[in-house]
Amino acid sequence: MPRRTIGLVAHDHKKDDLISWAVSQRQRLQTHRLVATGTTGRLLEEALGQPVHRYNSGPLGGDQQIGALISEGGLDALVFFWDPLYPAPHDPDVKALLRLCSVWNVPVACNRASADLMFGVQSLDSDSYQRDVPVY
Ligand SMILES: O=C(CO)COP(=O)(O)O
Repeated sequence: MPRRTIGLVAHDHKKDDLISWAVSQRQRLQTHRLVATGTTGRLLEEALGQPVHRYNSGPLGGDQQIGALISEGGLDALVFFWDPLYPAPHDPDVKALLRLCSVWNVPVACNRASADLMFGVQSLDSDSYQRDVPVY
C-alpha cells in the first residue's frame, strides 16, 4: 500500500465529526503519514494512537503552513471539516487553503460523505451508497 501524506483539519464544532470519522477509518489511515493543524492533530493522535505531524493551530497560521506544504507538492489529500455555520477569525486563511487545493489539484473532503468517497468507503456507483442527512 503506498504511503501518502494526508492532511486532517477540523474547526471546533466539527472536531467530534472528524475524530469519529478518523477512528472509523483507523486502519486505512494507519498506512499513511498524517499531518494536521495543532488542536486537531493533538486530538487525532490521542484518538488514533498514531503519530500526527502537528503544525500551528489554525488561527495561528496552521492553515497557511499546510498551504505551503501543498505548494511544495507535499500533500496528497486533505480532509478538512470546515464549519459552514460559524465564521472563523482566520477565514482568509481557510479560503486560501481551499484555494490552493484547487490550484494544485489536491483532493479535498469537507464532510464525512466526501471523506468516505475519497477513501473508498462508499462509491456513487454502488447500490449501497448512502449518506446521512444531518438534522439541525
Ligand atoms: O482552525 C483550524 C483550521 O482552519 C483548525 O485549527 P486547530 O486544529 O488548531 O483547531
